[in-house]
Parts: sequence; C-alpha cells; structure tokens
Amino acid sequence: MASSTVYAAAAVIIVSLYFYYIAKPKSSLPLAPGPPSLPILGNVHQAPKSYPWLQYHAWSKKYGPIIHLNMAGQHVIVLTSSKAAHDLLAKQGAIFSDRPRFVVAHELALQGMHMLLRPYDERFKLHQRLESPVLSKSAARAYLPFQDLESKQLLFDLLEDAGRSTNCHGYMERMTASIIYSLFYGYRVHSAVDPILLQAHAVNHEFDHLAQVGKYLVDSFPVLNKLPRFLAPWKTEAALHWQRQCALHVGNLERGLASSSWNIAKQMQEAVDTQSIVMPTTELALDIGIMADAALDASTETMMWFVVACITEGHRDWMSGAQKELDITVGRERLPGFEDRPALPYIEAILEELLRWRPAGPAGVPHFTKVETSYEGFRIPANSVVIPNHWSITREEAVFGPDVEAFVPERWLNVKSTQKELPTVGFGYGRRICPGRHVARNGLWIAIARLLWAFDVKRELTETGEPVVVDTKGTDGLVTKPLPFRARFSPRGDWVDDIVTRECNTWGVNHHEILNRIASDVSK
Ligand code: HEM
Repeated sequence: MASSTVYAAAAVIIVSLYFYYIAKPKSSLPLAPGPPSLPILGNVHQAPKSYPWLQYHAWSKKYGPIIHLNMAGQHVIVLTSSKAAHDLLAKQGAIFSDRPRFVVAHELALQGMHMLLRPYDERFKLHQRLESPVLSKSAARAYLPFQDLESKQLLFDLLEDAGRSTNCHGYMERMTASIIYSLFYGYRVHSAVDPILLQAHAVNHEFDHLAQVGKYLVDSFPVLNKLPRFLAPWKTEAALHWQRQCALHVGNLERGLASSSWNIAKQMQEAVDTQSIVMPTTELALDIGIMADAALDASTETMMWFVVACITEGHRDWMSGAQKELDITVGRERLPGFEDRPALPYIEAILEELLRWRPAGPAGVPHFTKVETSYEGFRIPANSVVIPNHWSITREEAVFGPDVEAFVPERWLNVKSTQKELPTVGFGYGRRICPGRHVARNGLWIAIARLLWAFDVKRELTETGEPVVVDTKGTDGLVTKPLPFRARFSPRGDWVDDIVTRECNTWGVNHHEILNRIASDVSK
C-alpha cells in the first residue's frame, strides 16, 4: 500500500507543480506578498498547525490585507481586511462562492451533502432556495416567541445556581439547542445531557476528526481516492461515519415530521413536495440537520464568550452602563423583551462588540475560486483557496479604532453619531454569508439583555479570595470555544428573584401552541 500511495502522491505533486510553476497564467501581474517560500514545498513548512488565525494576523502586519501562500502547489489567499473580503467575496460573489474540496469529510463521509461544504453549483442553489424562506429576516421575526421562552428558562436555570460558582456551558447550550431543535423538529431540549444532543455531539466530534486539515493525504491529492478500498482505509471510516450522520439526521427529520405542531422540517418537506423537487429523504434530512449543527455551536460559544467578556472585561464599566440603560428603559417590575430593542442601543452595541471581540469562527470558512482574476494589482490564480481571516478583520484599527483587544461597545455608538457605519462582522461574506445570522442575532440579543438585567456576572475566587485567571484565547478549531471556567451569577436584587421565579419556569408552557402560531407568521 505504502509504495503505491507514494507513487500516486508523487505523480500528483508533479502535476500540481507543473500547473503552479510552468502552466502559463493569464496575467503577468505579480502574486500578492507573503512569507518567503521554499522550492516545491512553498510555505508548507510555515503553515500554522494550530490557531491559524493568529499566524495569518501576524503575517497581515507584515504583508498587508491580501497575502499569498503556496501550499505545495495549492494557492492560498488570505484576506485580512473588511474591504478586501467585501470587494472579492461579496462584490465578485459569482466567482468567489465555491468551497475547496474536502475529499474524506465531505465527498465520502457526507456523500457531498454538507451544506457548509457544498460546491457552489445548481444543487447548492436549490438548497439555498429551500432554506431562505425559513431563515429570512421575517421568518427570524416569527421565531422571537421561542427565543423569548428559552431565554426566560435560562434565567430560571441560572437563578437556581445563584451566588454559587457555576460552569454555565450546559445552561447556554440547552437554551440554544432547545431553540434550534424546537424550531427545526418541534422538540424541546430539557437539559444539556438530552440523548439527542449527546448523539449530535458524538457525530460532530467524529466529523471534526475526519475534517482535520492534513489528516488524510487524499485530501491534498484527490487522485489517491482511485485506490481500491483495501489500500484506502479512509473509505471505510467515511462509510461508517455516513451511516451515523444518516441515523442522526434522518431520525430527527422523522421526529419532526411526526410532531403534532409546525416546524421547519415539515415546512421544508412540504416545499419539496409541492414544488415536485426530486430529493431523497437523506438529502433533505442532511440539509436540515447540518443547518441545526451549524447553528448550535456558534451560537452557544458566542454566549460563552459573552460571559468571558463579563468576567474579564467587565471592569471597563460597560456592564454597569448597560444595566443603567436597562433600569431606565425597562425598570425593575418586568423583564426586558424584544419590544424594548429600539430603546436599548447600548445592548445592541454590546452584541456587535461581542461578535467583533470574539468571532466564533476566527479563521472564517474558506471560499474557493476556479477563475483567475486580479485585485489591487495582484494576480489571484484560478483554483485558489480564499480565507477571510475574521480575526484580523475584526482587529483593523483603521476601521474599529484603538484598543481592538479591549471590549468597548462605545466604538459602535460613537461611529453611529459620526454617520460612519462599521462593517458587521463574524458571519462571513457574499453568497455564502451565514443564512442563520438573523435568527442568531435575535437569540443573542434577548439572552444578553436579560442576563444583564438580572445578574451581576463575576469571576470565581480562589480559596484566598483572589480572582481566578480565565483564559481568553479559547480552543483551536473552526469554532473557537472558551476553555472551561466557572463564574458567579448574582441576582441584582430581590426583584430579580421575584420576577424570575414567577415568570421564567417555562416547563408548563405548551410549546406546540407557540410553534403553531409561528406557522401562520412564517407563511405571511
Ligand atoms: C453566532 C452565531 C453564528 C455565527 C457566528 C455563524 C457564522 C457563520 C459563518 C462564518 C459561516 C460561513 C460564511 C462564509 O462562508 O463566508 C456560516 C455559514 C452557515 N451558517 Fe452560520 N453562524 C451562526 C449561527 C447560525 C445559525 C443560527 C444558523 C441556522 C439557523 C446557521 C446556519 C449556517 C449555514 C447553513 C451555513 C452554511 C452557508 C453556506 O455555506 O452557504 N448559522 N455561519
């Protein structure tokens, strides 16, 4: 096996290098600047093994907003400014909306049906058309009652731990999972150890391993996939993973279709049926299931970064500023609600600053172009991977002002007063921009407003009364998560206990009625 693999790899390297060095580019413009490269290997030896966004950011200081890397013949373009990302990925969306190939994780293990990784082709556009009515701005508005319900439950859960040191991840995850699984499948999630959630975690964990960059040679040299199964062990791993993905997502789709009330799964199945779209059940199940997966991690971890911001950046007085705004506008006799949103600009600024300070996907999701083009005097070769490095984009001092590492919501308010719009960040670009961003923003807003209204969020103390150090770097990966930490949620007064105890235990609410009311709003 080893020798045939090596021969095949050698053949592919020669072909790649031929195209890289010898095949004639259409333009004579230079490539964008980047770190000096070695013959044949290019920049492979410098490729960051972990936390790639940090290395890209360091390079951006030296090479500017558009960086070229040569990964053994594969062109990689890293964009590190909002302007470059918008100019290319959004304004030239017709050619920059593809994805690089993931042979094992996508083409084999997901049979090409992972919505985030699909190539930009007709089938992708069909799925986008099916998704857009259930994720549009107006659909997101219709889902507000559910986000209202689950954010109340969050307060109730946290109040039970009031004053004690708590790892709040389970509460945050339960809230986001319950919003997503209820809307998608009509299924309310009662705890972070709900069996359906655990099954999803296990499948996603396995998928993350299959998608690890550099794990399989075949991802760099797809021709190796022509090897027979006994020489290609990744094929068996991928086939087993496909069965697990199907069991999870088809099981959830069936649960959704059997549920007594409206849900997104039913609405999308109906769209497929009424438009006579030929689509196997697994394909629809995967579309809905991958959307749910995409929603869960990024939303939960953004909430966790909010708590980290409270305990590591709260000394900058933004929390007390927000609580003052809440006390004036909402008072202490009722919870804040979505109806208060226009009158709470500071909470809005906190949300924007959170998405900037810790973008959940710091290295973005790579795009791909099959077409050669140019930008700012540099050639962008055909078949380039294009990475919008959110970490750098959210740290542009020319755009966001000084102290970009600090959590300063005022930067969003000041800019409003000077009529200069700041670019919203964290959800990607162009035709691949996150379709769930409206749903995500609403859910984050209500949870943040209510948490700040109800609690002072403080750092855990050591036995000697010193504040425990909390890591702010987070994990490596597509979605960065804060490392486990504990915090204290102390009610701001007796009025919090009264209102939360009275109004926020939602387990008696008939959530099917809420979903049926949503049904009529979504179809308006
Ligand atoms: C804070 C929460 C979230 C963040 C930070 C986030 C971020 C992102 C990013 C960066 C992308 C890739 C964009 C690109 O390629 O340029 C993406 C794609 C996607 N997101 Fe989100 N997302 C969030 C929540 C959600 C939610 C709530 C949903 C669904 C309800 C969702 C569904 C999707 C889907 C289906 C894609 C794939 C789009 C495509 O490849 O065309 N996301 N998201």
